[in-house]
Amino acid sequence: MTLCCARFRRTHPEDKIKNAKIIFVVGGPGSGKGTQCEKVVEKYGYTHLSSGDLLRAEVASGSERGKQLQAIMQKGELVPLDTVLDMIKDAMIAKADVSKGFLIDGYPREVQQGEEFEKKIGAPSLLLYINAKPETMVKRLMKRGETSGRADDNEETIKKRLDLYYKATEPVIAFYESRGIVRKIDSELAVDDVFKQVCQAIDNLK
Ligand SMILES: Nc1ccn([C@@H]2O[C@H](COP(=O)(O)OP(=O)(O)OP(=O)(O)O)[C@@H](O)[C@H]2O)c(=O)n1
Ligand SMILES: Nc1nc2c(ncn2[C@@H]2O[C@H](COP(=O)(O)OP(=O)(O)O)[C@@H](O)[C@H]2O)c(=O)[nH]1
Ligand SMILES: [Mg+2]
Repeated sequence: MTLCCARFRRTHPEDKIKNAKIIFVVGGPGSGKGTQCEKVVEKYGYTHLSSGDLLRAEVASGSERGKQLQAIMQKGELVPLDTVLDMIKDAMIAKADVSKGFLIDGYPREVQQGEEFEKKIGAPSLLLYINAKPETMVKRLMKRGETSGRADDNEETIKKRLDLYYKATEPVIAFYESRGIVRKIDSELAVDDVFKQVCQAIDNLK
């Protein structure tokens, strides 16, 4: 009896993020997701979780898992769904007490990732679709590659990342469009003009 009651009373770490406000930030490589997320953090106090950054942190730790991830990322392929999702979930739980909401940057990369996220964590209230032309994205990434030190900011991997984006990630946008939560952001403009559109989308949430 006591055992049973104790079990009932136990709270799960997941409970902390059950009602969290979630914004998915989706767009091609180099479209400006990270740049816009930083500005949202500053203005709105949201927590920015870049799935790519979480993966790169694991690589930098030198762990066995990191080594496997590095090989996948260098080829511009997708890391297994469960790995990324667990990382995002843990990071959300760690910030749950202080966060006003979460910007999930670079995830979902494919429709199934979105479905799993919703099963394990919750539903997004907005999807920011950061849209730039492929030529623009390539140009920005080549420029970023001069200083980023990222193993995947090179011509060959950039091409693979773009291909995969159009094939696997764009269907994510169509999937959420049918729910009416997609706001398309023109990311061809100057950073501050892109941000104005982002602010409009977020302000309309409340
Ligand atoms: N949900 C995710 C996020 C990232 N990756 C892996 O990590 C790499 C880098 O991801 P990310 O940093 O999001 O790169 P980009 O999409 O290029 O965007 P950004 O320029 O914002 O870093 C991807 O190519 C992929 O191998 C992944 O598999 N699954
Ligand atoms: N001109 C212009 N450059 C941008 C804009 N947003 C990002 N960039 C540049 O494009 C590169 C990629 O941006 P980043 O935020 O890392 O994109 P992400 O790959 O989508 O996260 C960076 O070097 C930025 O300086 C923008 O709105 N306008
Ligand atoms: Mg980024």
